[in-house]
Amino acid sequence: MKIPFTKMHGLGNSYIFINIFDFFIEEGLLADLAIAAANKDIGIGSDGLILIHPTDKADVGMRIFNKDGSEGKNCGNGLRCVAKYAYEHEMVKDKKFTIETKAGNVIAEVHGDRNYVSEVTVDMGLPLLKRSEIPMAGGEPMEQVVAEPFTINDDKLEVTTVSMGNPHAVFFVNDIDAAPLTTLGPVIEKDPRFPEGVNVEFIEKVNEEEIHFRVWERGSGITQACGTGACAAVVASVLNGQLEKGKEVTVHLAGGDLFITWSEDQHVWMRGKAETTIDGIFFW
Ligand SMILES: N[C@@H](CCC[C@H](N)C(=O)O)C(=O)O
Repeated sequence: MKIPFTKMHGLGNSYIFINIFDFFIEEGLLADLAIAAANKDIGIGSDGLILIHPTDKADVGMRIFNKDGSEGKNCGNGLRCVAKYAYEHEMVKDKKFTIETKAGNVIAEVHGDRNYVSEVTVDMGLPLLKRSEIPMAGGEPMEQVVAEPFTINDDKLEVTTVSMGNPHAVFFVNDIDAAPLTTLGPVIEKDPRFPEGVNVEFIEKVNEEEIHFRVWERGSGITQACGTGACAAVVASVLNGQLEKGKEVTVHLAGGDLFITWSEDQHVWMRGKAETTIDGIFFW
């Protein structure tokens, strides 16, 4: 198969984008295609695959597949890239438009012009905070999980959980460079307390307006950035009394900065860059 693709990234969190408005791929091939395209040795190399698809529920639709072929329901960096792609390719009329995800619709606004969109703001909607909505086993299904004792191997941690349409387990650390990303990330991702797996974030508060952030993504491992994870980290920080609601927070990720606000009306706003790196044909 010869598959036209565009490689894009949000702060180094890279995906292979396939515009299926005018290209057909069988549903049963998608997981294998994601694995193959993400492979840096015999494919293109990325953190996963994103389909930009037609929908009657929004202006454009997005589906995201992780590096291991599993499908996620949401992707913050992917949304900014899809918004940039859709506007630059004149798939939408206005600078503000809707994108459908498996977790619901969001509203994106591009900054720039048809030749070059430099930044995108996305209203990521409401965070889901009940244990059953994460989902996380144990405890009271209707209650929030905030600084709950969480023992893993011999480590005694405290977890705060947030769903941005996809599940996040957030842990505060004193030194981001010493965060146990490679050791505990993969173990927590597959811990049975998270029946659908979980994205694992370690964060260090810098001051009232900044946090450091590192992520182990469900289905993809370490990535340079995670948009939904940055949103979850700010929400978790507010829930723990570390940051104030309604204030924009700069989240320092390995690949650059995102600007996140959990506003008083409960919506989470994300602003940040999106870049295109390659247009090509994938021989598969
Ligand atoms: N990189 C993404 C999240 C991608 C999906 C995630 N790994 C999951 O399985 O939920 C982002 O920028 O939000």
